Amino acid sequence: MALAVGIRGLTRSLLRPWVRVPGPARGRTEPAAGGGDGVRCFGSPRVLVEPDPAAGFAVMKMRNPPVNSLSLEFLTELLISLEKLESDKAFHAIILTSDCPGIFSAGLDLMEMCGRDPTHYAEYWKAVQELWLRFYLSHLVVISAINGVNAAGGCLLALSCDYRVLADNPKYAMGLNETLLGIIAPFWFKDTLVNTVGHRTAERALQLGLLFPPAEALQVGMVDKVVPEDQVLSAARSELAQWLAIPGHARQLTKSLMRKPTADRLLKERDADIQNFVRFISRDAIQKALRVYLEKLKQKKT
Ligand SMILES: CC/C=C\CC/C=C/CC(=O)SCCNC(=O)CCNC(=O)[C@H](O)C(C)(C)COP(=O)(O)OP(=O)(O)OC[C@H]1O[C@@H](n2cnc3c(N)ncnc32)[C@H](O)[C@@H]1OP(=O)(O)O
Repeated sequence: MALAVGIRGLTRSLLRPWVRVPGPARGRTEPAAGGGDGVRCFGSPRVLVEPDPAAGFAVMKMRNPPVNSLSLEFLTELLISLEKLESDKAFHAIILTSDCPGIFSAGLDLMEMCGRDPTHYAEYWKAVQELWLRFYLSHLVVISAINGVNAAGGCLLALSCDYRVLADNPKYAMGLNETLLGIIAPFWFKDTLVNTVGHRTAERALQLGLLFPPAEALQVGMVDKVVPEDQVLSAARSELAQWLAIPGHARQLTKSLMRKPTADRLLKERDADIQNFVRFISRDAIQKALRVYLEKLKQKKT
């Protein structure tokens, strides 16, 4: 099985960085995230970046409709956007949000984990690992403005940020609900949750596959602030001011001090974790459970 799948190679083959943004933003100048004028949005088909270099941050909008499921292409585009912002000294922070109404992210794309071959599973899992590592350890301040329901891998992405603002809508539950699908959150999903909400809350949440509505998410510390839906972005921006006022090197080193041991656990066992995932997801019983879950999602419409 080819485990040495390079995300950078994948990146190069998938898309040219900074393709023109399709859809409403294409080719026109939009007001920048922080209100500055004349700054051009950039991005890729599934990720729209609204930069405000004068204010030192960019808003990264996920737009992989209908539910921002984290397909291989989408993961790759998120990584490219992050890399681009990280390598530009004008940017110190990102606000991560969704462009899909009512949905932050439905988590990992079930179609990537169903009915595919082991090489694909390995490639996909490596990209999932990469996304977590890069967001979790980013030297930028990353704040998520969670404006919709946020399950499993999507929740992991938000938990990897430095601060979370959630829109106050009872439908916008978030959590690591893997057990409801008959699958298991890997140790680094678990560690990220434990680091955020503590061991006891994580233990209960993971076993029961709990999705927390806003008031409960706030109460257990899964999010830092709950605000009216129309204020999610402005609240994230206001919060950012406090983070950007701290000397950058001191904040970055402190972030690394807090997070590196957790990331190192995966870095040390990365290939074994991929092999474990491939073995697990390839099992007939797991494939069947995923198909049943997908079928249920489709049936709820009829
Ligand atoms: C050893 C380690 C082993 C394994 C670890 C694997 C870890 C996995 C972590 C994950 O992230 S697994 C994914 C978990 N996600 C979910 O459980 C969320 C599932 N989705 C939903 O609950 C709902 O779709 C929603 C609440 C997010 C949105 O509801 P609604 O607005 O009513 O949309 P629909 O349900 O009608 O969905 C529209 C469309 O999208 C498809 N879809 C939904 N979620 C996914 C997904 N995660 N991956 C792929 N596709 C998804 C859904 O089937 C619909 O498709 P149609 O073809 O019927 O339009």
